[in-house]
Formats: sequence, C-alpha cells, structure tokens
Amino acid sequence: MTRSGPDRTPTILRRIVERKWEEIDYRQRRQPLADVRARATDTLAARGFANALRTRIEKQSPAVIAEVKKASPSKGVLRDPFEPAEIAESYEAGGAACLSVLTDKDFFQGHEDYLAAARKACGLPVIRKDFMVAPYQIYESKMIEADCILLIAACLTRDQMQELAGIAGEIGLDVLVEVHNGEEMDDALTLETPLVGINNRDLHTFEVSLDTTFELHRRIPEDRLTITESGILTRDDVTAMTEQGIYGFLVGESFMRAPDPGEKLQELFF
Ligand SMILES: O=C(O)c1ccccc1NCC(=O)[C@H](O)[C@H](O)COP(=O)(O)O
Repeated sequence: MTRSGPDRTPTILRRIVERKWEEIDYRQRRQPLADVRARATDTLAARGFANALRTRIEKQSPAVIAEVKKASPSKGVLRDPFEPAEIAESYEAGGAACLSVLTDKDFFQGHEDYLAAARKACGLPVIRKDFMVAPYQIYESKMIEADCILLIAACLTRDQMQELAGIAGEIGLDVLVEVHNGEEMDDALTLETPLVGINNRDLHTFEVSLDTTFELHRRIPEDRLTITESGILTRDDVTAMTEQGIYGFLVGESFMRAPDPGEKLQELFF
C-alpha cells in the first residue's frame, strides 16, 4: 500500500500520520503482520456498531457515540485522573449507543489497553479512534477487540479507503468514514459503509462550526446514517441537529470535562 496520502491532508494530520508510520514499522518488527492477522481472525465476533446506531436513528432517537479521550491536540488534557472502565460504565448507564476510545498515544494520550478496559466494563460496541493508514492497523484493531474502525478521508485517498474498508469488511469490523468537506464526501460515498461522520472541526484552524454538518448532511443518501462529530456542547446544539433530521452524534469534550460523563450525556440528550 502506498504511503503517500492525498494533497488535501491538513498539517496536523500529516504530522500524526508520519508518526503513525513510524509506530507501524516498529510494531511490525515486534509482531509480524501474519501473526496479527491470525490473531485477528481468532477473536470473538464483533458487537454490531452500525446496528446499535441504526436501531436508534430509525426510531428518531439520539444515537450517541460517547468518546473516551484523555487529551487532544486542540484542547490539551481534558480529564485527569482518567479511568476508562469507570467512564464506560457511566456512559452505558447514561444511555450511550456506542463508545469511541482513543488509542493514539502521542497526540491524544490514548492506549489500546484503554479500549480493552472500556469494552470489558460494558456491553456497548466500541470504535477504535485512531489514524488508520495501513492494513496492519485494521487487523490489529480486530485483535484488540474493537468493533469498528475510523477512516478519515482527509488523510486517505479514495483507493486507500477502499482497500482498508475492504479488509475491515472481510474480518467483520464496521467502518465509520469521516469527512470535513465536499471533496472528501465524494470519496467517502464510494465506500459501502452506512456510517458517514461529518466532522465540524476544521483541522487547518481547529475552529468548530456546526454549519459543516448542516451543509454536508444534505449530500448523504437516505440509506446512510449521518453522524455529526465534534463541538456538540449544549442541548441547543442537539436540538439544532435533530430538527434537521440528524440523530447520530459523536461527543467527547463536553462529557470528558464533566464530573460524571454519563450524567452529562443524559442531561444533553434525554
Ligand atoms: O480534536 C482535535 O484536536 C483533533 C486534532 C486532530 C485530529 C483529530 C482531532 N479530534 C478528533 C475528533 O474528531 C474528536 O475527538 C471527536 O469528534 C469528538 O469531538 P469533541 O466532542 O469536540 O471532543
């Protein structure tokens, strides 16, 4: 697989992806692809991530992917101390449909162990939130028992996304494809996955605008599920989305800053 992504990749993503390739090279030397692939096919069946969202969205009820995230490049540390298992339990009690767990270490202070701990503590399907650029990471995601992976169109060409999504499908992982603009949307819609995330955070400026979702949602065919991502902070934000027929949400910061993340989820959505 070629290592060069599309020209559209913002600087922060270029830095993350460069580091990702170093990480992948290091990991591959310690545990070869054939081994990771064999272990991936050995794990239990995934919990249905897309189905958990679809069931709620079809009833016009909020389907919340609740994020387990210690820190981010734009906001620094969001939660300390950080207990992924407790957070997962709280999210499940608060009515989350799914979890999103950051596993990137260098930019988000995440870890694969956080995914395992969060998943074990609840019955919810979990997306591995990381920067996928190589088949190795897709098999690795299944090996660490993720149920879904994220493909970010800003750092992948159409062909790269097709290849990675194809592998995910073969090993029973769902795929959330994430876009920031129309060009990325054109590429994203060539994938078969029903899950299309619209990220409201401009990764050139880190500014967040919910208008990104309102504008791009119109282009998503009815058989797909729109997930609005980033910058959902208030009940008014939630209402503004549901009024436009958008019931899929991915939320991190506002939950992570709250003493009880699940209570905050309930307060915002139910
Ligand atoms: O948030 C960042 O600083 C960031 C930087 C580079 C790549 C991705 C980044 N964010 C990831 C996300 O998209 C969010 O974690 C997710 O959408 C939740 O957003 P929020 O509710 O605003 O925490």
